[in-house]
Amino acid sequence: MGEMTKVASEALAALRTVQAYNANGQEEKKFHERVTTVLSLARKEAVASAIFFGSGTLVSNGAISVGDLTSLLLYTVYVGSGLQMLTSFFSSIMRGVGAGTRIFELLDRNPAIPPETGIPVSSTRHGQIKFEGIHFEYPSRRGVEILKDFNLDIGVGESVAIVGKSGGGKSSIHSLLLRYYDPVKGKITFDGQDIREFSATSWRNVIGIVPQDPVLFTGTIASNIAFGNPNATREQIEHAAREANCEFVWGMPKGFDTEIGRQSLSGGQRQRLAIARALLKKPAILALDEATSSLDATSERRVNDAVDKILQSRQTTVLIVAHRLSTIARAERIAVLEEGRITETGTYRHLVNRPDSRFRALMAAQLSNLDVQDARPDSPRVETEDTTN
Ligand SMILES: Nc1ncnc2c1ncn2[C@@H]1O[C@H](COP(=O)(O)OP(=O)(O)OP(=O)(O)O)[C@@H](O)[C@H]1O
Repeated sequence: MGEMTKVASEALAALRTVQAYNANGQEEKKFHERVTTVLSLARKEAVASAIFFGSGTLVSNGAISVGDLTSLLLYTVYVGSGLQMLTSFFSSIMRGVGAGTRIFELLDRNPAIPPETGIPVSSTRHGQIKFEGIHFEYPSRRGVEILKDFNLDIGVGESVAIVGKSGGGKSSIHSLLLRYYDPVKGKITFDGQDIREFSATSWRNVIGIVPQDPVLFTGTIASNIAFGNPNATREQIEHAAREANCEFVWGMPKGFDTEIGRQSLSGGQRQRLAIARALLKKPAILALDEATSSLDATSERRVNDAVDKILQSRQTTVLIVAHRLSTIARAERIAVLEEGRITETGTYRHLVNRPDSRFRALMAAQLSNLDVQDARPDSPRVETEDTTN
């Protein structure tokens, strides 16, 4: 029961990751296996109790004797405890029915964005991404506009870092790109086509995500990297891990077969594992949400180097939600998000050297520790900067 609940709660808690990797089938299979185990155990228990309590009838024939009387008394106790079990069994059923009702309600809900409706898009297709006049508010918070006339173009293989105040709507841009939500007004196009025309499942296959706080599932490191990609070979998994600077895996006693839980790696290691997971998909687009919590300097450098490799290859279009100057400086272009729209774009050098830039105002805390003239993407002093928000 514990195992079964664990699988269910992990999959539900990490629903976005499961959706992004189109791994619903994989999780259903895991859950089904656990349910089958519980069912077969319960059946064994029922058969064992039936034999135990039912065998008494075989010896209860003949005249009444002291022995029979003892038996009768014993049976009375058995029947009594049997009835008692029945009542607890009944209350278990009622508890199950109550919990089941809520689960069935959840299962009966129709997704606002049907996963399979629309035309399939090839996961190898490349193209420009365009956010055009996007207005967005969350369905649960109508009337609060998060994005107001948001426009942004990202070229094939380009890397853009979105910077802005905490709560300004940066992660919401990723949510829209992944079609967890649709904009209220405006559209997002990929290669000239509105992404709403694509089936959400095939569209999400085009995108690799590295969320702010990556989710791990109980299982081996290899199975975590291969999440949503169950047919990946060990060689492909190791290649992705190498690309993502996951060298720590080789240092573990059981390497890729090491069993891990949800929180058993450090923040930086989790991020790199999530990068490996995303890279294994060989996505045309990478949506990277940088962790707000600070990593230790070494870990941060390893994460940044992994990101760098992806940016340098220019094979992947990268949209980074960035907080750290060290990451921001690596992107080809920076877009400043304020009041729900882009107020400024440019290269790091361009924005940092303009004394009145919005970027400078926004990053003042981090920039004050830096000699602006020395602010090169590869400057070691940039590497160890902290977060602003
Ligand atoms: N699922 C949701 N439902 C309702 N409101 C939400 C939801 N997710 C985020 N918000 C709200 O939308 C606003 C923008 O959030 P978002 O996470 O996009 O900001 P952010 O710029 O990425 O912040 P941070 O830098 O702290 O990660 C916030 O006010 C937040 O409270």
